[in-house]
Amino acid sequence: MKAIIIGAGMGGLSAGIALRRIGWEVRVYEKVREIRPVGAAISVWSNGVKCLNYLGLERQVAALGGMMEDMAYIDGLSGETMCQFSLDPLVKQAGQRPYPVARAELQDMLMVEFGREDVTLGAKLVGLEDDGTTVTAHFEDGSSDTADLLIGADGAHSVVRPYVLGHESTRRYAGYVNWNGLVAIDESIAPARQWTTFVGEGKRVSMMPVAGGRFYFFFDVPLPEGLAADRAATRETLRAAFAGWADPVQRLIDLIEPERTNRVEIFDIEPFHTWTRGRVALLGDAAHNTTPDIGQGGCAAFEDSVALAIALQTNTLGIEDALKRYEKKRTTRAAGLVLKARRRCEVTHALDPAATAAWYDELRHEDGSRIMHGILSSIEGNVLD
Ligand SMILES: Cc1cc2nc3c(=O)[nH]c(=O)nc-3n(C[C@H](O)[C@H](O)[C@H](O)COP(=O)(O)OP(=O)(O)OC[C@H]3O[C@@H](n4cnc5c(N)ncnc54)[C@H](O)[C@@H]3O)c2cc1C
Ligand SMILES: NC(=O)C1=CN([C@@H]2O[C@H](COP(=O)(O)OP(=O)(O)OC[C@H]3O[C@@H](n4cnc5c(N)ncnc54)[C@H](O)[C@@H]3O)[C@@H](O)[C@H]2O)C=CC1
Ligand SMILES: O=c1[nH]c(=O)c2[nH]c(=O)[nH]c2[nH]1
Repeated sequence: MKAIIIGAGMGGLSAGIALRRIGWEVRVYEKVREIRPVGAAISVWSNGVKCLNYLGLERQVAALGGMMEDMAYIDGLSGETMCQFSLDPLVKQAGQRPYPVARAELQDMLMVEFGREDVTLGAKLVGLEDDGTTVTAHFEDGSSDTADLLIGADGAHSVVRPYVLGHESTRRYAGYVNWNGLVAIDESIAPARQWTTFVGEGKRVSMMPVAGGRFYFFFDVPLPEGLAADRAATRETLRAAFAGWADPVQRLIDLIEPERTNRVEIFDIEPFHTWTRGRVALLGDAAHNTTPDIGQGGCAAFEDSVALAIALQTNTLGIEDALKRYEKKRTTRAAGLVLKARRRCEVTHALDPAATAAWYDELRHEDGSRIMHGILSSIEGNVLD
């Protein structure tokens, strides 16, 4: 059996690895000529790590992962600690440590495991047809390829999605801008083994450790969509947004490298439950585009890959049938994560200022159990529980 996968992001490559492991021939097509991940790092929560372990990457992901032992919220303006606690109970309950990892390193790990020689770069999908027995992908340069199955892992702006759904989807602006990057750990800003988040005014400054003595940092600021952005002025923009905030936040702004700091407007897509059509299936952000507010978008892509391989391996009534079973297994779970992230986004970013003030108050009375329960409620229900 042969599969064509469109997109060499974390969804497409993990799906490629998963299908290879069940004996499929796989070819990945990627539109860009050089892969440069958007964003500096991601947190791979326990459910995502379990999927990578299942794909044979246990040692590799552990080597890339930061040691995130504790978690703390700090009042961004006063610098006062609102809550601080060990994440050990979460690790014990989940059965696996979570790993914040640098994106370029995660991408490279997946590419090496899948095999660069089986990825065609500079191949943009422009059309496809399914004749009921095979599916053919057509690329912008006039080339084509035919297989038993095609997976659209082509991200938030998927071209496979309208084929599967029968209509275009609208991306919904979530109301905030996220700046992110990597800096060397500086313990005068935050402890090396802690996920530290400064909150106030509906804004957020957060740092998580990744391997190599670095923090993944992100700044969230509620802003209108479509503002002009000047990368060279990133530091000044952040200084203005966080004027009056505590010293560690100012020191972090001093440390960032504007040329290597990403600025991302955050969107999601209303969940939908049709992920397959005939021999074509969606996977990753093409199927469920979420805000990053619970750190689950990439983890859900890994879950999709494992679920898809299990469906294809264990069902013998044909590909269409196996894809429908994959769809049934995944859409409700993924929709729950998208909507949970949206709810957290609204509270974190002060869409309703009273709800955000109540959350800040809750954080001041938190012993960690409620937050860990909240994080675990996203981890649990995954394909490998
Ligand atoms: C600020 C931010 C922070 C995040 N933090 C986290 C986190 O902490 N934890 C987490 O789990 N997730 C996180 N996410 C989500 C995560 O980044 C995504 O869910 C993940 O990258 C999706 O992977 P994907 O492979 O589905 O899509 P993508 O990574 O977008 O890959 C799609 C690929 O398809 C290619 N492509 C597109 N169209 C075509 C075409 N026509 N032909 C050929 N190729 C094509 C693209 O070039 C791209 O390489 C975050 C997202 C953002 C924006
Ligand atoms: N959980 C659900 O499926 C639904 C919840 N609600 C309502 O939403 C409210 C909150 O729901 P809960 O699930 O109990 O709490 P929650 O999970 O949304 O939040 C509890 C605490 O955990 C923190 N938290 C949650 N996920 C996190 C993450 N990934 N990273 C960092 N911190 C995280 C939050 O900041 C908060 O302090 C409740 O009033 C509930 O009734 C409504 C519909 C469904
Ligand atoms: O940009 C992010 N925002 C979050 O709220 C979050 N949570 C998480 O685990 N990772 C990330 N990344």
